[in-house]
Order: sequence, then C-alpha cells, then structure tokens
Amino acid sequence: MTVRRPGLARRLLRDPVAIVCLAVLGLIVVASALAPVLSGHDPNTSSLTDTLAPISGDHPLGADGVGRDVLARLLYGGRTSLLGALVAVAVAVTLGVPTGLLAGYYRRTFDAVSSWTANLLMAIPAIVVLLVVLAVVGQNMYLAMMVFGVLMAPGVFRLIRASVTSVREELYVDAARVSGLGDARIMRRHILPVVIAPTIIQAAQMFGLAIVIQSGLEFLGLGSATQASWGAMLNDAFANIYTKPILLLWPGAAVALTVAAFGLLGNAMRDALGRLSKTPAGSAPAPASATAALDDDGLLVVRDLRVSYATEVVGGVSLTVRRGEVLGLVGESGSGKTQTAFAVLGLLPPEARVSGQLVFDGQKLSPAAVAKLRGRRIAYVPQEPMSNLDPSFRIGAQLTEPMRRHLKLSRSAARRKALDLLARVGIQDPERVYASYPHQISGGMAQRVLIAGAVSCDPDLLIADEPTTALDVTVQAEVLDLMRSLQSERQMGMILVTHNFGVVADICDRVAVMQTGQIVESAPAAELFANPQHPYTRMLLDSTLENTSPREKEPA
Ligand SMILES: Nc1ncnc2c1ncn2[C@@H]1O[C@H](COP(=O)(O)OP(=O)(O)OP(=O)(O)O)[C@@H](O)[C@H]1O
Repeated sequence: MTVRRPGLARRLLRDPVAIVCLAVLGLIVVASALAPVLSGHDPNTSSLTDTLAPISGDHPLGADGVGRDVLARLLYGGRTSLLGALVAVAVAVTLGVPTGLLAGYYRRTFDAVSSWTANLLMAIPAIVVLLVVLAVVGQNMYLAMMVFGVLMAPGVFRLIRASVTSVREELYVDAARVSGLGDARIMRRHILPVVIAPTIIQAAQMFGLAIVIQSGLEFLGLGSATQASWGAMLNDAFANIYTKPILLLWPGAAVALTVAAFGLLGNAMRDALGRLSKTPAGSAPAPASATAALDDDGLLVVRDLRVSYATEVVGGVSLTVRRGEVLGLVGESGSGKTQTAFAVLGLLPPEARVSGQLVFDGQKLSPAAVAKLRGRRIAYVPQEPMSNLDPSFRIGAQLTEPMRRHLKLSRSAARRKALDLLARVGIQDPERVYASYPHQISGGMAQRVLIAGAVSCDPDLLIADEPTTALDVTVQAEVLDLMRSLQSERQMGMILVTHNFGVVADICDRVAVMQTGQIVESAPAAELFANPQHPYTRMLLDSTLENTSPREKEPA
C-alpha cells in the first residue's frame, strides 16, 4: 500500500541540503529573470576596446575574448539554459507520464507497443541524434532540447509504468473498481497521486542533465550565435584559457552549481516525498463462489464458469444466490474461490480467459455490464480492510464518492448518509471517523467502514471475502453479526467466502464446497453439517471440528 506522509513540504524545508539547493536555484532563476535590471550591458554587443577587460566597475566580472560583458552573458545565459532545460523536461514529462499511466494501467497492446518504442528510443545515442538535429535544422537549441525531451521520455515512461503497475495491484484500487468508479476517476484519485512524487524527483534530475547536455552542445559551438549561453561562454573561455583562465570560472561555476543543486534537490525530495513505503498488500482477496442446484429464479445465477490462465483454475462452476440468502463458499486455499468471486465481480486480470454465463436479476451479463453493476448493485467486502482504503484520503471522502456518483447525492446529503451508515455499523464517534485517515482507525473499524461503504448504494448482492480473517478475534463475531443483520434488514443476497465452518454455521443459509476449481457439494447449511455427502466435505469438517470444535461433531 502506498502511504503518503503528511507535511511533505515541511519535511523538505527541514532538510538543510534542500534549503541550500532551493536558495541557490531561486537565486539563479531570479538573477536570470532580472538580467536586464542587474546588468546594463547587452550580452551580445562586443567592444574591441574591452577585449578581455579585467574586472572593473563597468564590467563587474570583466569582458570576454571579443569584449562582451561577462556578467550580462552569465545572467542572460542562465535564461537560455533554464528555458532549454524546461523545454526538454516538459516534453519528457508530457510524453512519458500519460503513456506510462496508460501502459501500466491497461497493459496489453498499448503497453507492448509503448514499451517496445521506449526501448528503441533508449537504445539510440542521444548525443548523435542531437548533433544530427542541429546540423539539419541549424542552431536552434530549443528544438534540440525538444528532441532531447523526446529521448528522455522513455525514462519517465518506465518509471511511471513501474509505479502504476505496482499500485494497480493494490487492494484499494480493486476496491475502487468494485465500488464502481470509472478508470479515469481511479487514475485521477488513486494512481496519479502515487506517481507525482517520482515524477517530480525525476524531473529535478532531468533538469540537471538537460543543462549539462545543452551546455555541452553550446560548448561545441552548436548553439545560437545570437543567444548568450553558459556553453558558449565556456567555448569562449576555453579559447582564452592561457591568457585569462578566470573566464572559465563563471560559466563553469554556474553550470556546476545549477546541476548540483538540481541533483541534490532531487535526492532531498526523494527522502522527504519519496519513501512511498510499500506495505504488504496482504493476500489476494478471496472471492465468493457457490454452487447450488441451478435456480433460474436466483438473484445471481452462474452457469458453467471457467477461468483459465496457463491451466484451468475454475472448471465449470454453477451456483445460485437467491435474494435474502447467504451462500457460504468454502474450500481450501487455492480451490478457486477468489477466482470465482472475481469473475462475478468482473475483476479478473486481463490475462484470464473466462467463459460461462452470469445472470443477475434475470439479465444475462457481459463483463462490461458486470462492471456497471459493481458498487451499485453488486458490492464487495474484502479480506484486508486497511489495504482497501486509500491512505491518502479521509474516510468521509472515500465513503461519499460512490454515493455521489451512483445515487447522485449532493455533497451534504452524501455526508449525512455516510454519518448515518457509520453509526449503523457500530462506530461510536462517526464524525471523528468520517474526518480520519485510514491509518488513524483500527482494523475492526476499517472493516466496519468498508461494510458501510459496501451497503451505501443499497446493493442487491454483497460478496464478502473472508471478511473477518484479518481482524482481532474479539471483533470477528461482532463484524459477522453486523453483516448478517445488514443482510437480513436489506434482504440482500450474499456470498460469503470463508474457510471457517463456524462462520458458515453462524450466518450461512446454504453452503457450496469448492475443491480444485469445482463445486463438489452444495446443500442447506444444517443439512450439510448433519449429513455431508462428499469425502472432501467430510475431510474439511473433520479438520475444522478437530481444531476448533465449538459444537458437536457431526456424523460423517
Ligand atoms: N493471475 C493468475 N495467474 C495464474 N494463476 C492464478 C492467477 N490468480 C490465481 N491463480 C491460481 O488460481 C487458483 C485458484 O486461486 P484462488 O485465489 O481463486 O483460490 P482461493 O480458493 O480463493 O484461495 P485463497 O483462499 O487462498 O485465496 C490458484 O491455484 C492460483 O494459483
């Protein structure tokens, strides 16, 4: 899970290195901007009588080999260097960020094509391309910097793609999808904030690099003859290195200071902003699936669901959930419960091959249609409450957004409903929790918040994936009671994925037992406990009863 720390700007300003870098860069920017005010000389006007003039009142830093004022050239040269670097970085970010976002988020063909293009661009030697561009288009340094921006874009692309690829696996992104948020909104709310920090850090590093490259090209005489630049100053100073070596000092110091300041500032930002710490995402949410005798009157009917990757992991599951009924889906780890539930939620990864039929409330559903029902009519309660809340947003914002979107509630109506729901799920101080960030509440409270969120848009079907396993035992029973009471008061259908027969006995009406991708037995809960038919069910029951045994062993 990606955690954004509070007070990042303040953290940066507490770092002495960052303060010095910001001061140096601020000074360079201001001095360059105020060049006409700070120097009365034109940076390009040469005066033969002033050739290599020493430091004087008229020329505070002396004059160069053709009698131009060194201070004026230094100040105006700062403009050229900073603007050129800005052009390069702007192009790199404009190309790299959106393509990285799209490739990391959607993958597939766009990812393949853009990654291939990025690799190709990275293999091209930048300096050779720039020399060719300058030779062809003449001495247009800004155009050269645009091209350099294109060549730096793959670096940004790869960074952003990697960040997005990791964050899109986070459970809170799945949760956002489950709550029915569209891709654009998920990207804006959950993905973009995570890539901003690495982008800023990379931009600082790229600024320094662009200034070095630009100065190098100008030093080679490829810059504009009519534009003062630090590189051109170095070129002139080099020609006069034996007669007036101090001329090298000013542009050399300007380039070195600027590049060092950008580099060190990037590092300081990485320390202050970065460390977007990764916490274990926890195990993948296990979805629910149930088999039952096919019942076309069901709220949800799944027929012959198959999910395969390299091998088939769900092999022909059929199940029905009726309105107001809780179907327990049990089975060992890896039996395919999660894959079945994710298929119903439309949340399987793109590489999954899915077949079968889903009928929800009498309507056959395509995957796109399922996506439209998520959040509104089909809700999801995950296993890991904390990982399913975005750490960057307050609880209130995360609760109200789906309501405003799906129920078209006003901000204040959504707030009122959220507070009512928080009270309904047993939260003592709804106002405080509403205004809290996820890290400020306990796991039990977070699960109550997610349950409140799941029922907030009055769904018909609730899919809960091991909703209590991540919780303290003392709150497990309370959370189960809460789910059961919400389910019966709203007459929702519910699929409860669990490995715990105690939970099944407590709240499930019917049970479907899953083994290696198939439902091997399905029956009303009492019947299954009283008379399990399949050896696998008997084995699961025996092992559960041996370990926990809160009730009497059922006859095998
Ligand atoms: N993206 C994937 N690519 C290939 N195989 C996968 C993928 N996701 C899941 N599987 C496989 O599908 C099988 C079923 O997994 P699933 O997560 O549905 O099991 P589960 O019964 O929910 O178990 P658990 O309770 O541990 O989550 C497992 O063998 C798993 O390795």
